[in-house]
Formats: sequence, structure tokens, C-alpha cells
Amino acid sequence: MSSKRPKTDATSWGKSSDIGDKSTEQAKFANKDNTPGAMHRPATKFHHKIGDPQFPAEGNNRYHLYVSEACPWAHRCHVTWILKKLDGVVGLTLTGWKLENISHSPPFDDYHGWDFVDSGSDSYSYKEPNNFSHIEELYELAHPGYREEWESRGQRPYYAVPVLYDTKTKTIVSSESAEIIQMFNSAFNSYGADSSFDLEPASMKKQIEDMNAIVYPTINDGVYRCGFCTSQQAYENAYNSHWEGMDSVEKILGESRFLTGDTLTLSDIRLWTTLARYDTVYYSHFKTNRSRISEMPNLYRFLRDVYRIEGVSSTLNLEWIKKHYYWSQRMVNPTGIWPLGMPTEDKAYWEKSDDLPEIYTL
Ligand SMILES: N[C@@H](CCC(=O)N[C@@H](CS)C(=O)NCC(=O)O)C(=O)O
Repeated sequence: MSSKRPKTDATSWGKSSDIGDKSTEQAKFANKDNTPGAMHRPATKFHHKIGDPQFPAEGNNRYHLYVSEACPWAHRCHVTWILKKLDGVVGLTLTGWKLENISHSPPFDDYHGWDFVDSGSDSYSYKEPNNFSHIEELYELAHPGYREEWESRGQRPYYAVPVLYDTKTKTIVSSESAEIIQMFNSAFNSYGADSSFDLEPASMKKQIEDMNAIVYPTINDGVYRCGFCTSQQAYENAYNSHWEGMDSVEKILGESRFLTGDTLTLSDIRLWTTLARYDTVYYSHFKTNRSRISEMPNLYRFLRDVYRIEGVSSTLNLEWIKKHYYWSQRMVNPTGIWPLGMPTEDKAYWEKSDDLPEIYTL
């Protein structure tokens, strides 16, 4: 137990001052609601870039991606890794689905983050290169004293996935999904990635940023603002803002196939990984329950449209997603019981295609 740990009765995740480096997207779209009990996502720690002097672009698995199939932020990276054909270029480890002993209240001694015990779904067997048992060990290797830094502020250590790790310098390049997917899109094109398509064309940067400005705060982080808050007022604020965002995206997708037109971009991948979890998890577990995705015609069409792109469905592990949220997040669901009978467990939910355009090829 840390001797420096201050006494705190904090019960919510993060503080409004935890936005870290002000230039990050997360800081730009941080939750502005200072109602007691509002959820504030802490800043991730590592923001280096492939191309920085100590992290030159290189293939042959010098760099290694850690993702949990449960996590929507990590899932963005996994989808981009698949679409850019980075297998053999950037290594991959899938963690298990459990986050054991996660809590918003101290003590945090038994919290070690994602485990590698039951690593990977059946279709993958990518080994953790350091033989670690938990991701805590990776964070401590990259930044000795990482746990202590958080605990000395009275906070749970934030062992976030995704992580892009450098096997050569044994440190973390980035722990921020928005930045990792941009690197995957462009940094490895001369090292084996599929360079024939661009998920962030320069001519569309502004439209992509405009979409992210809606999707990040109201939808990607918005569902967590609904689910992780600890007061009625904070929940109602988060819920209203979330549905404002959902309604505007439903409208946008009524006018174009993807968020910025006819071309799939990183914005679509960012939206998709939240929608893919929605009817299984967020609707009930996070109380976002005004409508299911299957009741929003354009969002539902988009969800199934992207699901059909080659490779995408292989990244969706609904069983682990369900177990992870309902079992791990005891501060939301104290019994840890996961529900049965989810409509998303029926293949027809994903494969209904009468209202879909032809399959999108990259
Ligand atoms: N801003 C981060 C968010 C990542 C994040 O919060 N991941 C969660 C899982 S959904 C996590 O790993 N949490 C572990 C923890 O809280 O210690 C990103 O986009 O990469």
C-alpha cells in the first residue's frame, strides 16, 4: 500500500482537471459538465508519434499493438490494423476480457489492469512478447513509478488500452487510439501496409474533424458519461447531450452512406465501434435507453454496412464485450451478472441486408 496515498472519498472517475496535454483531442472535447458526479475521462500518458527520431517507421513487428476486444477505443485500432493489412508489419496482442477489481474508490492495490491469461479469441494467437501477466507490467516498464503517480493523487492507475509499444526501446509510443489510428493509416505505407487506400485523405481532413467533434464527446465518450456518472443530474445532462449527438448523426447518415460522404474514413471507424456495442451494452448497462440502434434506421443501416466490409466482422467479439462490461464494471453492476437473450446474439441482427447498398470495397 502506498504511504503517499492521500485520503480521498472520490467515487467518480477522473477529475475535470485531468485533461493533461491541452493539444490532444481528448482535452479539446473534454466533458465541460462540472456537476458533481459527472464523468471525466483521465488523459492518457503517451503521445509520441511514429516518425519521431526515437520511433522511426519500421515494419517486421518492431512495434506492437495491445488491444482488448472488449474496449471500443482499442477496437478502432484493431479495425484499422486489419483494414490497412498490418499483420506482419505491426505485432498484435489481444488481452483477456476481464478488468478485475476495477473501482472508482480506493484502495487500488488489487487493480492490475487487463490480463493476458486468457488472451485472444479463437481466431488469433498473438503472444504477449514480454511474458507479462497484466498490462500494469508494460506501463511500469515504459514508465517506472506509473502506479505511484496515480495513487499519490488518490486515483486509480489508468492502465488504458490501446497501447502501441516499441519492442526495440521497450517503451510505449502511444496510448491514445485517435493518434494510433492516424499512424496506422499513414506511417507504415512503405513498410508493408496496404497503401492503396487512405482513411484520412488530406482533402477531407476538415470534414473528418467536424464529425469527430460531434462523435467523440456525445457518442464515443458520451455513452461513458451516461454510464460512469454518479449523480442523477450528471446522468440527465449526459443523456441529453448523448441523444442530441445521436440524432444529428442519424440525420447525417440519412443523407450519405458514410459520415463524410461516399468514402469510408477514420471517423466512420470511430463511430462504428461504439455502435457495435450499443444494443448489447450501452442501451441497458449505461442507461442510454431512449432507442436501440435497431430502431434508428440510418444508424442501423450504417452499422450493418460497415460490418460487411471485408475483415471488420472478424474483430467483433460480442461475447467478450458483454462479459467485460457487465462483469468487470462492478461500480455500475455490482452483481457482475451479464444478461442473456440479447438481440445482437442473433446473426440476423447483423446480416439483415435488404436496405443495404452493394458491399463497399476498399
Ligand atoms: N482516450 C483513450 C481511452 C482508452 C480507455 O479508456 N480504455 C479503457 C477501456 S474501454 C481502459 O483500458 N481502461 C483501463 C483502466 O481504466 O485502467 C483512447 O482513446 O485510447
